[in-house]
Amino acid sequence: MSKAYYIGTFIHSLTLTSLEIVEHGTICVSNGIIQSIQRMGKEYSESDSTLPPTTLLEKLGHDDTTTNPPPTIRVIPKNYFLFPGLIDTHIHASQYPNLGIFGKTTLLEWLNKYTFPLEASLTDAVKAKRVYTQCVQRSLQNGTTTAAYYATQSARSTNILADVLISLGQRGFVGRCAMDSDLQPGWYRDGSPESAVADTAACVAYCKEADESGRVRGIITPRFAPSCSREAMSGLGRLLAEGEEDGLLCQTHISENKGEVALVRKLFPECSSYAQVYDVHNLLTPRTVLAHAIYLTEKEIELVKLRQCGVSHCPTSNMALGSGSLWLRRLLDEGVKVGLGTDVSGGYDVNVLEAARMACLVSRGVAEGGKGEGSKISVEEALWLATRGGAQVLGLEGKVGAFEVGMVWDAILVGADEVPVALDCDAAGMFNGVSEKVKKPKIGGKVDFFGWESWEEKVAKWLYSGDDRNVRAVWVGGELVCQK
Ligand SMILES: Nc1nc2[nH]cnc2c(=O)[nH]1
Ligand SMILES: [Zn+2]
Repeated sequence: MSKAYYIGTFIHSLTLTSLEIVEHGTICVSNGIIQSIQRMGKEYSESDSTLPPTTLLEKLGHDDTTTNPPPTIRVIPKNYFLFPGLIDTHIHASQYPNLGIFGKTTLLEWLNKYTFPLEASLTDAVKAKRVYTQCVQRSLQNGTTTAAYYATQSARSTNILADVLISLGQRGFVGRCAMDSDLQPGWYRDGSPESAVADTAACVAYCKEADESGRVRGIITPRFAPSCSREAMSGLGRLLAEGEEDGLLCQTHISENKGEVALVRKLFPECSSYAQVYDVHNLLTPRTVLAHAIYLTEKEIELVKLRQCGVSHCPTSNMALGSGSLWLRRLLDEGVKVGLGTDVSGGYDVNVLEAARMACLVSRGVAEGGKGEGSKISVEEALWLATRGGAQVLGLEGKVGAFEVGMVWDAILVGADEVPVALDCDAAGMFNGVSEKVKKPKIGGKVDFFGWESWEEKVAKWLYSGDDRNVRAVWVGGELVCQK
């Protein structure tokens, strides 16, 4: 039995529009599960962290000195805070080497020119392992504790991604891209609808066997309607129904780009909408994650709501590929579950925080474009989407995304260093012979705290200019998986 105490400031979302900020808290984690939360700890000083663990615990009012082995204690320094791990509801690990490489292309050209060739090349197992390892490490370093991944069409390459996730300790869903349509290039497609379904089932089974803990799970992944035959989608719909008891999820893309929507209309004339194409194949369920959803009609939103699907909002990608601007407020007002996705490499950044700030910025464009002031997304809302919202979309509500007793310890330590008080210097701007110009911050990052900010202001500064350098530690299921 392992026990850990985290003593200091913690922050998480209470509701869509509010954060709870606890300055002097203590969270006790036992075997990876939050056992107790104390919100009014006695104040401590940083020097207390040098006290023997049992003495410190007693000083803070805990008499828990009997555990064997003794509990670990982590005192959170000034200007640092604990935050729930970020949740990426949509990312293509196989596209990671193409970050930033998209030119001026839009979706359909981008897929054929940059994306399919790279993904197809990952049948090379050595290359696949290198790409996936780098992607998952970067994702963890940026504070993502749970991610829903697309791998490639190859089952072998998909299983390598599962192995990488298991070995690096990130919680995640691993999807093999099912894509048997004649529209796919001959060198990158499933051989038949039957093999598309069988290979998907094999990948889901692989994860179940490789990771009994359920931290890494397979996910049914019809790439998008233009990539799939009707037979393949029906077969995947059957797999999804069979996996209901296991909580098996499904992910796909929908209504990302106007050309794509027109193509779907042409390919599936029997359906009245893009959403209906998935619905007739039983792919719209409460366990389905729909990425983008920019051009859904009122009727389609009704259907998505009725089926209780989640939406992955991917604003970084939507801007990079010129796909368009989602009217996020409408989905939130309708009560649709929404989380954030980086959509690497349509999106150019593996950091969910970039998607969160993009969600804020895009919402301002949407507001100015005619949808009104109320469409703007706040810092609190963006952080809710990055944590609790993502958890809802991935069926992990009540398990991750916040700090509550009984939830799993998926957390990050966020911090920035305070700008030092200016010291006297000579007329040439020299202090102790060292020019101010060459002085470097202690650890780095571009978030500067001056010491007068409120916690709300510190959080806003982190959201808008934080990056991986501000993520100083990452835990998944109570296990420390990244430390800087
Ligand atoms: N953004 C994005 N959209 C898609 N639609 C089908 N495949 C993809 C993909 O890989 N990325
Ligand atoms: Zn995508």
